[in-house]
Amino acid sequence: MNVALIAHDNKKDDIVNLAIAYQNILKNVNLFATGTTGLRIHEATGLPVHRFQSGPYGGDQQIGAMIANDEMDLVIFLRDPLTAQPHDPDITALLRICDVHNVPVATNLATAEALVRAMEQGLVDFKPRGLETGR
Ligand SMILES: O=C(CO)COP(=O)(O)O
Repeated sequence: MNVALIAHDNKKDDIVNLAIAYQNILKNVNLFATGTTGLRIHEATGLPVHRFQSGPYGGDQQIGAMIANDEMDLVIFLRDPLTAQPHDPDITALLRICDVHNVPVATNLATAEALVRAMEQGLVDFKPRGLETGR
C-alpha cells in the first residue's frame, strides 16, 4: 500500500500530529510525501518517507505522476484553504488526477483520520485498476 502525505505550511503541525497518532498503522505502508512535509514527518516519527520535491517546486506533480501510473493507493493532502498558493494549478491537477483514477483523497483532518482508520481495517481498496481508462 502506497500512501502520500502532503500538507501546506499552516497544516504541517496537523499532519505531523496525525502521523504521530497513527504511526502504528503508517509503519505498515510505504509513505511518500512532498519535500518539507516528508522531512517534518520523518523527524517527528522516525518513519521512512520517500520525499519528492517541495510542493512549489514540483512535488505535487511528482505524486500526481505516481497516481497516473496507478502507483498510489491513498492521498492525504491537508490543504490550507485560507492562503493563496503560488502553485495552485499543481494542487488542482493533483486533486483532479485522484478523481480520474478513483484514488481516495482526504483534504482535511477529519477525513484523513477516517481514511487512515479505514485503511487499518483493510477497507481501502477502491481502485478498479484499469477500469477507469477502459484498459
Ligand atoms: O506545497 C505543498 C503541497 O502543495 C507541500 O509542499 P512541502 O511539503 O514541500 O511544503
